[in-house]
Amino acid sequence: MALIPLRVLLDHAAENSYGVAAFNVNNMEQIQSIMEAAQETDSPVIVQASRGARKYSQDNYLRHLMLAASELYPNIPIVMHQDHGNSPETCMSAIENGFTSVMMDGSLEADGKTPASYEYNVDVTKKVVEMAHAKNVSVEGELGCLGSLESGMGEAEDGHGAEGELSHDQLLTDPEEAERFVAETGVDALAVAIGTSHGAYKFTKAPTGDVLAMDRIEAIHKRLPNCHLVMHGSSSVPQELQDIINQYGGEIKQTYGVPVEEIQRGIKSGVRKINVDTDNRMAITGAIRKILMEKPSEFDPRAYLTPAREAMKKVCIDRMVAFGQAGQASKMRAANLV
Ligand SMILES: O=C(CO)COP(=O)(O)O
Ligand SMILES: O=C[C@H](O)COP(=O)(O)O
Ligand SMILES: [Zn+2]
Ligand SMILES: [Zn+2]
Repeated sequence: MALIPLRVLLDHAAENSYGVAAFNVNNMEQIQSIMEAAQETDSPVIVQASRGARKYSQDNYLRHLMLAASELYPNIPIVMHQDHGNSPETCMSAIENGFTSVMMDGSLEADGKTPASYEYNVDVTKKVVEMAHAKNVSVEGELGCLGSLESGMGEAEDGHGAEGELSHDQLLTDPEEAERFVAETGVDALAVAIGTSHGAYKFTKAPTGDVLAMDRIEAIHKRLPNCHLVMHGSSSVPQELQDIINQYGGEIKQTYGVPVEEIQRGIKSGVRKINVDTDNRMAITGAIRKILMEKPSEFDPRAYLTPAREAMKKVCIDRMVAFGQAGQASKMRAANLV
């Protein structure tokens, strides 16, 4: 099946009240994990690549890997999405490389670090919507900066994200502004800031409503009942994945992620796309550490990449079931959407 635009998938998700995980990829094994999980659970999927991922994997490899995925799994609707595009140029080059959806993250300036003005954000996002829609490609925008309501800091941890201290106003998307932003830009989906951040270190204890503002999602959904909302930084950072890494020589400090039940609450209030990268990274790392510690004489990459692929696949299946996308691929086909 040819890749489909994000909008088609999220419209179906809204009509049928489910959410869709958007998993980040950098290589063949990660794409294989997602596709096997999709096949086993009959799930439509969103595969996304950051700018760093595109640089690491190279656009030509990535394009052909996605083509292979669509050939191998003709029954699975697949969206190929640019994660955190920093400029219209980045989004355009993604479109030229076969992506069916792009994120123009105009909440930050093109350096990916400096919080941008509302006007700048509208300007670049609108530009991307115009050129993307002309090519049947969907657009995700972002309003508000990801970062911690616990520390008040932006999240430059993994090279993308606001640097330094941010005000509460910057860390929480304003519902009234969100309504204006969607009307002015015409985005297909909107990423909102509610206290989540990328990476493993999101919360120092199990999050409560003051640091993970799910009520903000509900307030935004009230104003924008027909807009597809996106949650970034939504790995759950399960204890067992922290433990396995540490058991086999890793050093992950105790940390807490976004509980799956909170995401399920969000899905009831318009959240349709849920970004998950860290959990898969941790699953892969734990599996590789285990093999290399247990079998120090091993040096065939397949010996550790096969269990790594399995470990990521398990995370993907868990999220696909929890978010409700499992079982929806055949329904999309039955509805002639793909
Ligand atoms: O938001 C993400 C990618 O855009 C990923 O978030 P995590 O780091 O929580 O997996
Ligand atoms: O934006 C965050 C995603 O987890 C991708 O991370 P990355 O930029 O290190 O590829
Ligand atoms: Zn962002
Ligand atoms: Zn993100």
